[in-house]
Amino acid sequence: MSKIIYTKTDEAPALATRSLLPIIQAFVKSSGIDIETKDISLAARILAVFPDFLNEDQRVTDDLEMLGELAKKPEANIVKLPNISASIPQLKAAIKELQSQGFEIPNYPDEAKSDSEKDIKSRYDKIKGSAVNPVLREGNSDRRAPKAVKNYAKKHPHSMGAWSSDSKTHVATMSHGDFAHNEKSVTISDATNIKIEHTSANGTTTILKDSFPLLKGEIIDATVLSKKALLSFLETQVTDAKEKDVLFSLHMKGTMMKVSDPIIFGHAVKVFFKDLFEKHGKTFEEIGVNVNSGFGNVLECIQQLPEAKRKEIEADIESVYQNGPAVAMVNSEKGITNLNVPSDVIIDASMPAMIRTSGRMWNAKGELQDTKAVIPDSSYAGIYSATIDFCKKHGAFDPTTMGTVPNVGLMAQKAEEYGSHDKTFEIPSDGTVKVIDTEGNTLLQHSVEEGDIWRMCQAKDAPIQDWVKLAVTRARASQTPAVFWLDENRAHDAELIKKVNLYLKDHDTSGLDLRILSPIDATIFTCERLKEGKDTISVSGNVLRDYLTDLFPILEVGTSAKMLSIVPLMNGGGLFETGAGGSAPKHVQQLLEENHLRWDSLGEFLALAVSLEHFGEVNNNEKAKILGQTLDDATDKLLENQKGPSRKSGELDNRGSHFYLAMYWAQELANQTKDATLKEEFTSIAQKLTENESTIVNELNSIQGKPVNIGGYYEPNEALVNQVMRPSKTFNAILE
Ligand SMILES: NC(=O)C1=CN([C@@H]2O[C@H](COP(=O)(O)OP(=O)(O)OC[C@H]3O[C@@H](n4cnc5c(N)ncnc54)[C@H](OP(=O)(O)O)[C@@H]3O)[C@@H](O)[C@H]2O)C=CC1
Ligand SMILES: O=C(O)CCC(=O)C(=O)O
Ligand SMILES: [Mg+2]
Repeated sequence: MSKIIYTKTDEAPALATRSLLPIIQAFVKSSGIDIETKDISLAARILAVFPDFLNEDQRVTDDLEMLGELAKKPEANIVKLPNISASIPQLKAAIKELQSQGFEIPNYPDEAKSDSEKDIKSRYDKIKGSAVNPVLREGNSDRRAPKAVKNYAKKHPHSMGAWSSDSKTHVATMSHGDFAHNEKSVTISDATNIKIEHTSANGTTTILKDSFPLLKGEIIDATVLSKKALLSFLETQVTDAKEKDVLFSLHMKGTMMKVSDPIIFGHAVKVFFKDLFEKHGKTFEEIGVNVNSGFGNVLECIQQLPEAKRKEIEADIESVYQNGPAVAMVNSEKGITNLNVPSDVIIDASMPAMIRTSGRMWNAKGELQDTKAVIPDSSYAGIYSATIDFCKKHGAFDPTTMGTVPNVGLMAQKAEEYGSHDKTFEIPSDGTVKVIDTEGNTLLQHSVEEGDIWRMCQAKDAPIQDWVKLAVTRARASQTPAVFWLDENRAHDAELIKKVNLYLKDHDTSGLDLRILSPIDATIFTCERLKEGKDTISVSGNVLRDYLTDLFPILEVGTSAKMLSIVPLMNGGGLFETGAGGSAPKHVQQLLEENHLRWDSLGEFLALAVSLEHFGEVNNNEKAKILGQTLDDATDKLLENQKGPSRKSGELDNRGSHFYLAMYWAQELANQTKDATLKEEFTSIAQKLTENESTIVNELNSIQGKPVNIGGYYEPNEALVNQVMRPSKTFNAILE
């Protein structure tokens, strides 16, 4: 029987699920819709790969693997909430917590020496970083702000920092030696197998990756980031930040680019703290410092040193802060800087948040200050500099009048950079790296030096065809101009442009405004229209999909969590992601301290409505369609009446907004006339909810303001967390 899968994830979205899911289940129960949960939380993903370390009763199924298989089948209908893409510090914290709960899983071996350590490390490395989305995304991405959300933002605009032309904020990016400048690309004419080889200067050849298949029509590209060029770029930027008196901030995607970006992050930490590493490098090596996990790792490791030595190092750290440029802070109260953990500042969310705040970030004093945003690779940095230049020239965007920028993103089957992890290598010695096919032809080749980062990406033909089709479909359905963000001067994009031009011919494009512009030109074109209140679809590759679906939503509607985010799976199923926003760790902290959850579940409401409609279409279930439509109407009403969660304890929070959703949903079901049984069922429920509104809201708000215990962060105690998330007796009784 077909069903809807609702994912159990982590942090704020998972807390919200404990409150929302019982409501959903109660509402769909009578309509023959089965909703099943699958646990893809970081904790569950860890437990799933270590059955051999667990007691029989502690073992869990590998739900992610199961969902990955399901995503390839036509019956897939998955509501996917944001999950943690774990950096190493997060992974270690989760391991520690699980161990404390009696799960005897192994520690993460930083350096694996024995075979068994290597096995453990490789199991953990599959879990780290962005490990869920690439498995489930067997389709391209369709993200947009629903009309009701745009209208709400126009009526109730979020705060938007002013921009002035004398802002010192700017983007710093490499002008040579980076991935962008060294890229080479070819389209594969016939299916083949390839291997990746490194040959050192003295002639020794090492296989970096053994033979693997390529399909006909696949675009492959390879490139290398020069370590020397990177270090010299970073040094210049540290000096320049000091001279210009702006904050030094680094914006990477350490989670999705889980192999390359932590290495780059590590170099940035070492360059920023150059004097410290020159003086104490040897000690750091001895105590096992690994800066790819961030400067936080240094702070943690020095705790094991004798006090005198530790104090000496701490004084030297202080002197770097005194003599170097100011660094952007993640939490100035706690002294957590931008360089502490690679997962604290993630470029897709961090750059738009900065642009929304007048181009400023927090300094150590807790004040906002102009910033140098360091984005080493120049492939996509230009879209942020173009947006910043636009704001300097024209002032900040106005949410009450601005247009919207939906995105159609090439994403399926691990397309482009986000699928490159198994083909990314930190080069062991000077030499060459070659991509060689079965006939021995060298398809791509680079000269490399020790420490360079070399990587190869793939984009398969079928997903590209599907992406072009989706772009045309969206442009037609919304009668909106669509721009392919592709740069003819970039090797990979040049190959992609050929395919776009070819596959556009498969569709009726008459009357549509379709263009191909370089990312910088596309930014300018889109921003100009946006300012005038006009809409423009961005059709982009995978990385720009990620960047643009935070950039424009954050400017337009305050957060990407309010986006409708659909992944039409290539084999006919549907993956309905909830927004583009992540799991917001600070929301959990507020719940624990003040029993207030400010997570806005709007993304979940929107995703569930399309999931229900899809279910209705596929299974000929009229009730499901009605449930979907009425849920959308209820969401509109919720926005209209401003029943979203507030940020302040004591006021309506996530749980309260769920109550209102339930009340409006029941009212809409009671008012509709298409299905008499649903009407009858929900008339009495709507009445009970409406009558008890003030009692329930009071029960939900009066408990706030005190700390709560949920028995764990990554693996909270089910009973405790359910109690916390469902505190209204009256509401629970009606749902029963
Ligand atoms: N699809 C997925 O699974 C994704 C997962 N992630 C993961 O999430 C974690 C945190 O990522 P980060 O880059 O900090 O980005 P987040 O999107 O989690 O947070 C950015 C800010 O956006 C606001 N926000 C996001 N969602 C909501 C919501 N539903 N309701 C209210 N406010 C919201 C919050 O700001 P404020 O409270 O100030 O209003 C939040 O602090 C990482 O582990 C990351 O890898 C990130 C993106 C997508
Ligand atoms: O998978 C992740 O880590 C983040 C995904 C993301 O940011 C996105 O898809 O917008
Ligand atoms: Mg993103």
